[in-house]
Amino acid sequence: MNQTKEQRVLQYVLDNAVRGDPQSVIDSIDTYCSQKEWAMNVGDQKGLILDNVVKETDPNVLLELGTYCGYSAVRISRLLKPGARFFTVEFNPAFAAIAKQIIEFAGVNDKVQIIEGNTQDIIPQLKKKYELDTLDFVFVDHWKDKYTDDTKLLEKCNLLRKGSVILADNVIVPGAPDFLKYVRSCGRYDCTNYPSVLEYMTEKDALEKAVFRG
Ligand SMILES: O=C(NC/C=C/[C@H]1O[C@@H](n2cnc3c(NCCO)ncnc32)[C@H](O)[C@@H]1O)c1cc(-c2ccc(F)cc2)cc(O)c1O
Ligand SMILES: [Mg+2]
Repeated sequence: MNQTKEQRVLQYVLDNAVRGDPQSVIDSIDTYCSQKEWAMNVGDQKGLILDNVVKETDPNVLLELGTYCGYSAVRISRLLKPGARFFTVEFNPAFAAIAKQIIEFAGVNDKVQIIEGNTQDIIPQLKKKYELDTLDFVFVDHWKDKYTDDTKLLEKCNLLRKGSVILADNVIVPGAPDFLKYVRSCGRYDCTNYPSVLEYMTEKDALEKAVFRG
């Protein structure tokens, strides 16, 4: 049975990274995806911006929309303090299975919980089923045309409080124009754009930070 690209990424991590060392897992994925096969991980340049925003936010409760292989889940959870709770949502079972193995290999599985399902079903369950109040940090990196719907759903479910940080990948490539328009013009967010480059390439991309005003 032919392997998928995501299975090859996992295999490369298992063969080249150091078990329990999140940085070596991140470096292995970046090496594989820059030298062998491109994949849609946030990558090492935008990853440094992600690191800095997580550090400045110092979050206790986090959510990620779109786990994929778990690269950003490992990247984020390696920075979290003991007791922090990080939920990442993925509806493709094959990707969720890969991410689970990468997260476990990195040794961060005690910090992050993969929730298999559609963000539109999971977000309304977070308060009751996952016993959380509000979110300190949300990383948005799933289908680009769903960023706005899910941001509005987070608001509707009272999961945002004054100061909650939403950080969105790919606001230039592939682009999330309606999301940018919404957060920049609805009056409920303070927005900051972080120019960078598309993962493993040279074309321009950017992250957008939208801080909820409450
Ligand atoms: O398309 C990109 N990302 C999508 C990620 C999707 C992941 O998230 C999962 N997912 C999606 N919607 C939902 C959902 N709910 C939403 C539906 O209700 N609920 C749960 N999980 C969901 C998928 O199963 C995947 O695991 C991208 C492209 C380029 C790119 C740039 C340049 C190019 F030339 C080509 C590609 C660069 C990037 O950094 C990118 O992130
Ligand atoms: Mg992305």
